[in-house]
Amino acid sequence: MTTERDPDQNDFDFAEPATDQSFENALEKARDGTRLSVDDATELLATGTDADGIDPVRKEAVLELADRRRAETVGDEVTFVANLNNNVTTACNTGCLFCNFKDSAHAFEADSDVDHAGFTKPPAESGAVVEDALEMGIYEVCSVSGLHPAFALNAEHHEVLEGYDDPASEVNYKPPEAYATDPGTYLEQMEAMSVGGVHLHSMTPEEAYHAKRGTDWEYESVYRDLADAGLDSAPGTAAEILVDEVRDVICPGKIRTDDWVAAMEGAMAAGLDVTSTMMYGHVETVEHRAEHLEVIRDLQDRTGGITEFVPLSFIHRNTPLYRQGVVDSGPSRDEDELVVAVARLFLDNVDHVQASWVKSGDAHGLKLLNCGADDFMGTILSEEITKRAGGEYGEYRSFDDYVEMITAIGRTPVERSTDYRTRRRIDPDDGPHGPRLGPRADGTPMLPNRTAGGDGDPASADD
Ligand SMILES: C[S@@+](CC[C@H](N)C(=O)[O-])C[C@H]1O[C@@H](n2cnc3c(N)ncnc32)[C@H](O)[C@@H]1O
Ligand SMILES: Nc1c(NC[C@H](O)[C@H](O)[C@H](O)CO)[nH]c(=O)[nH]c1=O
Ligand SMILES: N[C@@H](Cc1ccc(O)cc1)C(=O)O
Ligand code: SF4
Repeated sequence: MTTERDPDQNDFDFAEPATDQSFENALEKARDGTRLSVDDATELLATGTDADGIDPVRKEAVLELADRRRAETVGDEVTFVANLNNNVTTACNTGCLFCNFKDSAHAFEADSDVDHAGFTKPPAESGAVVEDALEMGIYEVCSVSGLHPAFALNAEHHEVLEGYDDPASEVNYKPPEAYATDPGTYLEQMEAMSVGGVHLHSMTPEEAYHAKRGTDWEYESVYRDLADAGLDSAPGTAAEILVDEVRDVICPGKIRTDDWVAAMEGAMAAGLDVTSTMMYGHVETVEHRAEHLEVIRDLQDRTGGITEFVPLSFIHRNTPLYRQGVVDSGPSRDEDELVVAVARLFLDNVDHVQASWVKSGDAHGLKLLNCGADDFMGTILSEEITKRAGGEYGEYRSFDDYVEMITAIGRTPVERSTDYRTRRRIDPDDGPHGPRLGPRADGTPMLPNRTAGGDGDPASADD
């Protein structure tokens, strides 16, 4: 990873971060537990906008306060979930410049001879993937996908979309017959994946938009239909940076900030929990990060339905943003640490902040647990988004890996449900360890002979 990037600088027409606040005052407010303003968060994220680069002494002061706040709010437990990622399709024409997960949907057409490394799983195949994982003891499936042009919510939605004069250009729609593999409808995918008592975590705001495109349906009613088909909670990705001038650069084809908020409110109005994310470390300034955090905090003030905040460190290597020379790197480790810490201090209404071994690796992921984070993601079994972007930390962590890592930093390993309401403290001495909260989980280790894919020995430091 790199440390040369200066978050105080930018090459775009964005205003240079500057505030009426001082770093010291912002730190004092964080120490008192006074609610922080966007200016305060900007100062803390930049370790002062008065000087270039990150000041190591000031950074340590912010991390220490955040770690203390974490201990006071959620204690010493480090949670994780026994889950599986099932991406349904990589076909997507949205064209986000930070993403190398997607493949152009044209390549998936029945008469195309374009080679591609992507996939589409019909509902039966998605269901089979979940069934297999249930046998291993998992209890959550996290499913996020490309916006396949043949996807529609249900048969009625197909009819509406077919009714347009030029569906491909007007509503990003082509009928399933045009493709080599039919992805089915969103409702069919939900029904297929919601089996055996698993918790289905799916349908990001961008996917919900796709599931209602070309109609005047409300997000709430779409999420209600999805929930009736088996959806339990929604991932708050597609957030990226919730400031439109940044979205105009990195994802001009995506919904705007207002629409993202409307989708999340719709999901919560339909009775679903949601998570929240921020993908940072590309073109945005520290001020944009602070503004993003305010969007999340305001939303949580109104709803209370956000279970966790998931900082997503931008993985740059294979992405258009890097290949086209728009950015030189992703965020530095210092920036990762400050984002976690300031999220903990600023989001006084969101209980849980996640550290990601997928994005940061084991060693730095553990460090982030000492900067304000209290959740360490999940077993996930397979991972495509970060891997395709050039991530190098593998796709799976076992319960034994988790127990070893979390006890190594003196914290308590806890298996949790997706909504954090059910928790099981794990006795480190009572190994080997496996999930017990799943409908078919009896404590048997999930994949006893497998080490973390691509990361070598999971117990060894990776940097
Ligand atoms: C790949 S999309 C899939 C779901 C859906 N297409 C959407 O955009 O919501 C899920 C999320 O992955 C994250 N992501 C994509 N590429 C990434 C990268 N190179 N580094 C870090 N996160 C990335 C983004 O936050 C994005 O919203
Ligand atoms: N699945 C990925 C996650 N996070 C999943 C978490 O386990 C999440 O907390 C859960 O799904 C809901 O509680 N994070 C990543 O960076 N990459 C993933 O693939
Ligand atoms: N972890 C996010 C979802 C997510 C999925 C895939 C990713 O690459 C990143 C994040 C959530 O639980 O809401
Ligand atoms: S982030 Fe999502 S919407 Fe954007 S290109 Fe990737 S898969 Fe498509």
